[in-house]
Amino acid sequence: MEANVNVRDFEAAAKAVLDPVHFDYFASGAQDELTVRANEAAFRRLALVPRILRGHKPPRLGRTVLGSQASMPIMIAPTAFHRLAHPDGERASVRAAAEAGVIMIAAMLATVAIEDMADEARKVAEEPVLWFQLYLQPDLGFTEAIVRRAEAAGCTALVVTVDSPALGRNERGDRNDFHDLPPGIRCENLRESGGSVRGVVLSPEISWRHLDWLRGITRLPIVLKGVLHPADAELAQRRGIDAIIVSNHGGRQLDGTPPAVDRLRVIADVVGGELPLLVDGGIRRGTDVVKTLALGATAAAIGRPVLWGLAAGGEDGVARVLDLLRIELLNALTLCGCDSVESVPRDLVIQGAM
Ligand SMILES: Cc1cc2nc3c(=O)[nH]c(=O)nc-3n(C[C@H](O)[C@H](O)[C@H](O)COP(=O)(O)O)c2cc1C
Ligand SMILES: CC(C)CC(=O)C(=O)O
Repeated sequence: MEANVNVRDFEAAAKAVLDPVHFDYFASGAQDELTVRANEAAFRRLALVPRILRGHKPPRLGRTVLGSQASMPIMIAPTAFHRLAHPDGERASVRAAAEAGVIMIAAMLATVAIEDMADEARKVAEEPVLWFQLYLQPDLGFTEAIVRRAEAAGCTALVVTVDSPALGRNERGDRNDFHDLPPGIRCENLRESGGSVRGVVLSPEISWRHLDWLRGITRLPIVLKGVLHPADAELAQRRGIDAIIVSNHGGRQLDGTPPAVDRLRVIADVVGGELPLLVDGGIRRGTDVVKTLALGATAAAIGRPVLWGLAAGGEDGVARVLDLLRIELLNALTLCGCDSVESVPRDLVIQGAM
């Protein structure tokens, strides 16, 4: 594990150990994967302009996100099927997150039940922070039951994925004929309905009305994941949504959507300061995180890097990925002349290709 000195090394290590079909599932995006590549490329078009001689102590990385205390402004984005990466699956990732004081968003399509994830997290931390990601199902009875499970397990926010009125067209998956989970692995949050991923409905009929309904049945903060248009961010704010995640689902839904970090800037101009903004997509470096903070994010989330760490080394692999990003973030903030994650100025970032 120590031989991997950055997130990219973990990608290579994951590729070396994973079944190529499963590696493809994690790595791939929709159609031509334009957006997958654009997410990362966008960070290369943002340059950091550090300040000098600021005479401060080492930067403080802690951040409060929706009332939850996090050790750093890096969160774990919800990703499905961790047991495809490692036999311990989400048990390993949630332990690494809890140990590191990192907020983890558990996927509805997890291969370990949310109750078991919460138990696992509490073995290593007193107050682990676990949020729950939801695909709103047209069957509201089913949706309510799963919300109750998340609440009972101690999740402190609901993350509703809103960029999925249909499943994106994944051609690597089609070529590999990867459409269901192997025997012995199932979606443990869906076990009442058989645990098959085919039971999940991604419906274009889901609308703001469903969000109003959700608001009415739970007191948990509601986060919308997958917002790219500033008008939707404004609607979310008016509807009493508690935070949004600016995201194009890691390029896995609509190919041709713009890089998430570019939309962060646009959305921050409209609702920044009023609605907490999170972002995910293409974050691979501590410097990437600093760029998102400068552009108005409260925190940034990582998807694939966690899966790479998990594949390469289970809990230790995820722990190392989080640790590397923490070290990089600390180093980047110090070099930028910032004394905390709260004090990253907007003018730290300029447009500039490299
Ligand atoms: C393998 C994989 C599975 C994912 N599963 C989900 C999911 O079940 N629900 C969801 O809202 N987002 C899901 N996502 C999207 C992530 O939450 C996140 O938006 C994306 O991975 C961020 O980009 P990054 O991988 O470049 O960090 C998934 C992403 C990947 C790579
Ligand atoms: C099975 C999918 C709906 C899970 C997902 O969101 C993804 O793979 O991006």
